[in-house]
Amino acid sequence: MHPRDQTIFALSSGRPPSAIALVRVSGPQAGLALTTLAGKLPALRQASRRLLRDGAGQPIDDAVVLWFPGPASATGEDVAEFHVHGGRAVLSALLAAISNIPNTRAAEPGEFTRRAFENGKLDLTEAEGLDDLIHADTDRQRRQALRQLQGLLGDRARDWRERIIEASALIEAGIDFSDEGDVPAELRAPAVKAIKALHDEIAKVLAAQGQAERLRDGLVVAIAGPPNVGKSTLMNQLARREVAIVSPHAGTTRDVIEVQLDLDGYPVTVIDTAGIRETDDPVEQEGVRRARARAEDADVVLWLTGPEAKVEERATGTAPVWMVRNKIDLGVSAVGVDADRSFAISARRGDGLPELINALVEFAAECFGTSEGALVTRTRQRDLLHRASDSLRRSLELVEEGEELAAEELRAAAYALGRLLGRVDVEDVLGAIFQKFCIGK
Ligand SMILES: Nc1nc2c(ncn2[C@@H]2O[C@H](COP(=O)(O)OP(=O)(O)OP(=O)(O)O)[C@@H](O)[C@H]2O)c(=O)[nH]1
Ligand SMILES: [K+]
Ligand SMILES: [Mg+2]
Repeated sequence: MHPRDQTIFALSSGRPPSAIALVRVSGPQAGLALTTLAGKLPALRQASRRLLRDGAGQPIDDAVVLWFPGPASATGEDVAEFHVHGGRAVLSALLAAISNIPNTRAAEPGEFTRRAFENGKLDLTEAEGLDDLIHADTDRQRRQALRQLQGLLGDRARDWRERIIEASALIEAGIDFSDEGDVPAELRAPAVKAIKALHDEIAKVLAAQGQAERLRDGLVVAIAGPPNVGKSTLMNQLARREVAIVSPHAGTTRDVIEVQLDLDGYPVTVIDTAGIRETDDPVEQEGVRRARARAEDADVVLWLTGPEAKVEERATGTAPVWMVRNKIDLGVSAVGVDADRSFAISARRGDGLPELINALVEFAAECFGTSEGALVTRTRQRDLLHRASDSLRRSLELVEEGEELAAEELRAAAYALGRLLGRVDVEDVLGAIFQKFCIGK
């Protein structure tokens, strides 16, 4: 039997133990799973309370079960849901009882969603939105993922694809006429107009994209500087917990330490690094190498110094560098913002931290922009839209030279959008996308 025809099951809720756990079963044997364990099928799409029993008639748990026959189900197949108490022993007894039913097996990661996709329940952009929604950590990420899941990009792409096919029909009609030596401009003109409009619409969506992709990935803030200036102390303050070891000994931090923060809805990764200095200790040298590498990749570097520092050595790389003088509690320096993107703080006492955090929130807002309107959230989506838009532009250039060439480019544009939606030639992307999903999704 093909794996696709097997019935799959998985724990779809979080890790046990939990108050309630949800086990889903999808495929032709889902109904049999219900009748075997719960006695008989419950009413359609209605929660019913049942005592579940294994094959030997031994009780498993007092459960709530649901029955969604396909195609009106999440996957498009027959689906059974078992809501049980989320204990490890309950779950292993339940999963064992389901796996004893012939032609059932544990689901692969993302396999429920993949079946939903294959049954036309969602397109690939929506599946990507679903994955993002499950992994969203902040409110802004959640809202963006939800828009993707609701098919905002998918709907646009479907509309574009249909209009490209219409325009290409006009052009192809021109090809047939041209055999008779008479290329009707009245066919070509509306096609050219339609292609121009399509090209402009896609360009507009692409222009708003970069920020949404970043919102998905988050902003990286690197804390760097010489040893012992208080980098780890600042890290702990921003994280509001003791993530990094602080000590008066220079060279305390060796590895790069990361924390994920939610700064006013923006996802931010703060990294604490080894103090940068010349050293003979090979372990510390490696720490310094990693510190420099991470600072170069960051979106912004907080270059920490002692209270009396001169602005001399600092991180290299393309990221903006903010100068942060620390330990002002030791000196007479004023608190707060010195000059533009230059701060004076006491990481130990907390002076000047609100100003620094506000500046980071503003910076994040600038980086992410108003990504509320952005539809493109992944490189895959952006690349395919670029391909479609390039082909449209080339078809406009070629239409005067010959309809065949223009029609070929239109086909390429429609093909790129088909890939975006997951309608054509997608085995390679499908594997890559769905295997990143959680099991049970
Ligand atoms: N007075 C004062 N001391 C501070 C402040 N911030 C950090 N310190 C102290 O400075 C010392 C070094 O702090 P760390 O946070 O370990 O410094 P670091 O830059 O991470 O050091 P390395 O990881 O070794 O490079 C510790 O004794 C801290 O308590 C501050 O704002 N004021
Ligand atoms: K230290
Ligand atoms: Mg440190």
